[in-house]
Amino acid sequence: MIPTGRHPVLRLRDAGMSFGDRTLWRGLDLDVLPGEFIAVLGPNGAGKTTLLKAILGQQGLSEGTIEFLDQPVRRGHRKIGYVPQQRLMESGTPLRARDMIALGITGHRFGLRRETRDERRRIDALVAEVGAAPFAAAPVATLSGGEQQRARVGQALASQPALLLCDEPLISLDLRHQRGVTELIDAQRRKTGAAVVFVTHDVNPILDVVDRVVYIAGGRFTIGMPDEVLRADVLSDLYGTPVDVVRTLGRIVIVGSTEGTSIGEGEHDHAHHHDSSGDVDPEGPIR
Ligand SMILES: Nc1ncnc2c1ncn2[C@@H]1O[C@H](COP(=O)(O)OP(=O)(O)OP(=O)(O)O)[C@@H](O)[C@H]1O
Repeated sequence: MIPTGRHPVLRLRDAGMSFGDRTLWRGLDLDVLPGEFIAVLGPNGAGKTTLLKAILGQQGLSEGTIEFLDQPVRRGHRKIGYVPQQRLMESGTPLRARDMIALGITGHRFGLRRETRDERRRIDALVAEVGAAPFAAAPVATLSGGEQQRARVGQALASQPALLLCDEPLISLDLRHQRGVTELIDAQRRKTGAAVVFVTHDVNPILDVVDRVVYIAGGRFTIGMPDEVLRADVLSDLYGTPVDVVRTLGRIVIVGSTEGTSIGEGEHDHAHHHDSSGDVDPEGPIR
């Protein structure tokens, strides 16, 4: 459910992003409310990550404005948490799961001095919160992808963010860990009121928790509730080519056709287009 009558955490007005003569998106108006869960969907290269970078103040807009807590966005805002893509840590990395979470609280001071008692208490609470207690003392390189992602979520939550930006945090996780990490993020936004902007190429793992979808494709976008956006007519219009939205076994699969030929599984050329369920990738057919 979309919360109403509350002041937006994030406000985009007429926001546009172009590189040379290529427009990723423009005319983007979006108010993200406290506690709201927004999914950003779209094919490879649509501009999803670039949207997060713009919100993080790392990439200037070509036009328009972005405000976070009523101020123009800037780099390094403590009240924006960021959960990156799952990537396995190199073996030999001495960092323990608890250290990784602690970095969110002690920041650059890590390793230079002992934690204060208050910091230790807050870190322990976070470790428990994200379910990392059983592996808190283990080097992160020895943990599973799902365990590492829990630690990354813990780090991102350390500053009690008003906005949590997630960039494909479920990639390469199996279904159980996808669910675990999704439930963790969902529980946090309900408890703390943090808004979530979640970039993903596959909406299925988060379908139950999403309030609204921003679907970007071919320099255009559409925004609405999942049932309003994830429809054949809406996406065909957005892509400018016939697209079908197939609901099967509780999943949504988006299939397009190129030059009249249906493209299905096995056509994917992008590493993160292989989801662990083995289903046809929602975005794979559409380039
Ligand atoms: N600073 C930049 N200068 C020029 N082009 C850029 C810059 N940043 C991003 N792009 C281009 O913008 C496009 C969108 O990139 P982005 O990473 O936002 O896509 P995405 O939707 O996240 O894709 P994927 O699903 O593949 O991760 C890409 O073609 C990329 O090369």
